[in-house]
Amino acid sequence: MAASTAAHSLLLHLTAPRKPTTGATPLPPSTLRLSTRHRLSRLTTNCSNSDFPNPNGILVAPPSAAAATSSSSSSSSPIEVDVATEADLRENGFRSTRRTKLVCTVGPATCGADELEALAVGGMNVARVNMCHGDREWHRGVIRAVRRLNEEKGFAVAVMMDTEGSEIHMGDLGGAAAAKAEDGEIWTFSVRSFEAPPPERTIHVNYEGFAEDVRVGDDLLVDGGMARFEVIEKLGPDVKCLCTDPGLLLPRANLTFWRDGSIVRERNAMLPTISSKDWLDIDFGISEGVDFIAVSFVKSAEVINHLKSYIAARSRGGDIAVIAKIESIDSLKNLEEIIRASDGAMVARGDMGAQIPLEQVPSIQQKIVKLCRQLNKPVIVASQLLESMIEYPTPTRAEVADVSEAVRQRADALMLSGESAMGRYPEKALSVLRSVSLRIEKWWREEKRHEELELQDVSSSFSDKISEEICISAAKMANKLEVDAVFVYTKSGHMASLLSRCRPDCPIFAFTNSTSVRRRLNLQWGLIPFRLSFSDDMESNLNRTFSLLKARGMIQSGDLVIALSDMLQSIQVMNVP
Ligand SMILES: Nc1ncnc2c1ncn2[C@@H]1O[C@H](COP(=O)(O)OP(=O)(O)OP(=O)(O)O)[C@@H](O)[C@H]1O
Ligand SMILES: CC(=O)C(=O)O
Repeated sequence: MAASTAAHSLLLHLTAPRKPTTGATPLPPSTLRLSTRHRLSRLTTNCSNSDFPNPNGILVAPPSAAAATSSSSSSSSPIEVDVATEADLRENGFRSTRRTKLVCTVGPATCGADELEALAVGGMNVARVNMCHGDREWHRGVIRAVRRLNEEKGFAVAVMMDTEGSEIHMGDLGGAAAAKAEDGEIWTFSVRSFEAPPPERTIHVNYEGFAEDVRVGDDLLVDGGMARFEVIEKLGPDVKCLCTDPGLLLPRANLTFWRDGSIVRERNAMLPTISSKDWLDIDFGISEGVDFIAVSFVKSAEVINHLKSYIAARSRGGDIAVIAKIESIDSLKNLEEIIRASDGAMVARGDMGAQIPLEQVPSIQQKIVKLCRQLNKPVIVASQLLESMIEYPTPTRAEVADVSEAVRQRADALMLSGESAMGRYPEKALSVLRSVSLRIEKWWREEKRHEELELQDVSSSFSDKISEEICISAAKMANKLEVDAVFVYTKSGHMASLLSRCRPDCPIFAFTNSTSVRRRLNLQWGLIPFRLSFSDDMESNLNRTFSLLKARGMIQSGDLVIALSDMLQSIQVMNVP
């Protein structure tokens, strides 16, 4: 076997390091409660007062300078870290930075440059655009605005494009933001297209077979039960329905119909997962260079494999990650093969809750989060985390408990949907996710709740297996020695991802020389991704990164760190000189 070759040698340097002198910084409630606007001004003030020495004769840009730089100057900077992350490191001390990543859906409430910047400052790691809503020009504007923010202001926000998928949904409501259905009203659901706004109480349905498939007596659920109707009459393309549970109808809301207590999936179950419109959107996403494509209503691994080959053939290098949205009965049946085939998964609780009984959603969420971690795939918990904040400035206690549970399960990321897309308090909702994540993560560490999760082997090649074992050992060592951070030097991002999977107590500083790998790592638990041109000489990488981070006040002499590299497959424990 190849175990004896130089490429597979495992270096272990234990150099009698000193015990760490810095502990976790407590988080005063006032810090946790800072509004994003407040943080924005604090950040600017902090940055402009910072003094950044020049350790190597190279300009080390402070965040304020990064904020003012142009795209060309930022790409020539010797080290790039997200300015919001850097502010977080300074504010909380690096042991207490946030580990759970935050995804925000961008919609009419947040598509402006100022609003996007406020979200980035507030901790948005990934901006999601949902191709179900808006047109491509609108999405192009958002994607480019995020890129500009990264280039000009020093953020590393990744972009996720979410496909519409082929499931049944309502039309656009003729431009209205919402419509209210009251108890006892008769509404018409029609497969006819309407040029002008449809007649009053008439809703267009996107699925041609709808009028044929439903039967009188069926229940029609909007958005998994936000409103409910009973089918009372069929008139050609029109289906007359009686509202039995009043509620708000939002544009393009999902529709399911139920008969004798079960969801009806007749011909619509045969629709392709990726529709012809989705393929055009995917081409658009590739040409705009999005970082992730989330695929709606995945039924099998086949579609993921097909999409990955398609992307690889068209995106030169294929560095767009494919996220499988787990939201249908079929995706649950084929869960493991779908997750194995994907680069990550989303627990899409909105549509999932319309397809299976609601009481099953929490246990399924836990199962998916655990499986993703076993298989080393980042997982996002999505939908209705802070639904009440679409309208109100504070969350319900139950919502805070739900967010806490997802953080406690150690999901990689939490996602805002309507809260950030069209809610009244997007920044406040993001700050709630941020403060709850920080608090629960800290509680976890204080309680020393090292979980006993036995990680199964995930690697197929011997070389990957070595990386996997190094990461498992490094994480165990990090917890036992209570080190301040793990440094990982990774070209492809794979070793950083394997380390994130182990969920060590300390933060993980991940250095990569690729801008797109760095953005992708921004979705993964605990990783603080940096872009840095580095060499195969570990000693020189270590010295450079120590100097650069010390110069930025992110680490200090005496900090105890473990350093890993996927170039040499090495592991070292040392004090920062
Ligand atoms: N680009 C957009 N333009 C207009 N409204 C949007 C946009 N993106 C999101 N929204 C609004 O925010 C709500 C929540 O967003 P979200 O992306 O979760 O949509 P959704 O309709 O629930 O679809 P999905 O099931 O794919 O999540 C939407 O129902 C819509 O009202
Ligand atoms: C996010 C999404 O698509 C859902 O929860 O259904």
